[in-house]
Amino acid sequence: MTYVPRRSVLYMPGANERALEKAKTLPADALILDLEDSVAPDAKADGRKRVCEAVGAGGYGRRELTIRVNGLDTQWHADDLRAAAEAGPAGVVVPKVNSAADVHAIERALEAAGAPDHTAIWAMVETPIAMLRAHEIAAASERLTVLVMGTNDLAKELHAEHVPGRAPLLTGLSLALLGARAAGKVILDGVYNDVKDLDGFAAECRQGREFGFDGKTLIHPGQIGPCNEVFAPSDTEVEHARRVIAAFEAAAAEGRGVVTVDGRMIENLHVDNARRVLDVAAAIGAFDNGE
Ligand SMILES: CC(C)(COP(=O)(O)OP(=O)(O)OC[C@H]1O[C@@H](n2cnc3c(N)ncnc32)[C@H](O)[C@@H]1OP(=O)(O)O)[C@@H](O)C(=O)NCCC(=O)NCCSC(=O)C[C@H](O)C(=O)O
Ligand SMILES: [Mg+2]
Repeated sequence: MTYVPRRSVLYMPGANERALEKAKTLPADALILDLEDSVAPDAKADGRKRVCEAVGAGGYGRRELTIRVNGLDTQWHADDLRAAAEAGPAGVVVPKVNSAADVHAIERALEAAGAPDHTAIWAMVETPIAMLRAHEIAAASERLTVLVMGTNDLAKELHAEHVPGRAPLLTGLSLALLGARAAGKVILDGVYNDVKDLDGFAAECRQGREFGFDGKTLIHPGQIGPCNEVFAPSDTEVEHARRVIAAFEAAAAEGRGVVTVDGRMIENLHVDNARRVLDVAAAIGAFDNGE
C-alpha cells in the first residue's frame, strides 16, 4: 500500500463560506467538506452547492479534498452523492456505513452518476454493527480506500461516556482497526470535541498513533499542528529505524538472522517495520516540501 499522508483530516461545515476559504491556508493533509451533522436541514441544499463549487474551483493545493454526504437513510443522500460524483473530489465520505451492501449501493450510485475513478469511498464506521462488520465493510470494494471512525455516534449508540483514555470505546476502535488492516485499508481516528483542551487532544492523538491509526479527524484549525507532529515519525524514530536496518544488514552479511539494537531483538519483521517508518517519513517530508 503506497503511503499517502493523512495525519490530519479536518472537517469543516459545508455551509460556512469563511471556513471553506480559510482551509486553503491550513496545514491539514486532507479536508472533509461536511454536509451532514454540521449543516442544518434548511441549509443542506445551499451547502451542497457551495462545497461542490469549492471542489470544482480548487485552490486547496496538495490537500486531499473530500465531501461528506448525508447518510444512506436520509432524504438528502441521493442528491448529495450525485452532486459529489459530478464534482469529483478525491473522496466521498459516507456516514453510518453498516454493511457490505451499503458499500455496494454507494458504489453503484457513484458509477451511475459518472464519478471519476479517482473519487474513492471513505466509509464512516460509527455504530455497534459497523464495528462487528468492519472487515466486511472495508473489503467490500476496491473503491473504498479509507475507514473513518465516528466516535461521537459510536459513544451515543453505546450509551457510553466520553472519558479520558476512551475505555468504553477501545473494543470498537480495535475491531475497526482489525477490519481495516485485514483488508489492507487506511483508517482514521475519530474527533476530539474539546477544542480548547490541547493536552487532552495530544494524549488522544498519541493513543490513536499507538493503536495504529494512520491519522485523526479534526474539527478545529488549532488541532492540526499537534496532530501532524504525533502522526509523523519523530527524528528519534527515523534514526532508530536506520540503525535497525544497518545492524540487521551487517548481521545478515555474517550469515546471522537475528541481532540486538539497544538490547532489543531485531529480526526480519522489525526491519520491514523500520523500512515502513523511513518510507512514511520520506513521503511526509516530500508532502511538507510541496514536492
Ligand atoms: C467547533 C467549532 C464550532 C468552534 O468554532 P469557533 O468557536 O468559531 O472557533 P474559533 O473562533 O476558535 O475559530 C477560529 C478561526 O478558525 C476558523 N475555523 C474554526 N473551525 C474551523 C474548521 N473546522 N475549518 C476551517 N476553519 C475553521 C474560524 O472560522 C475562525 O476563523 P477566523 O474568523 O478567520 O479567525 C468550529 O471549529 C467548527 O465548526 N468545527 C467543525 C465542526 C464540524 O465540522 N462538525 C462535524 C464533523 S465532526 C462529526 O461529525 C463527528 C462524527 O460524525 C462522529 O460521529 O464522531
Ligand atoms: Mg457521526
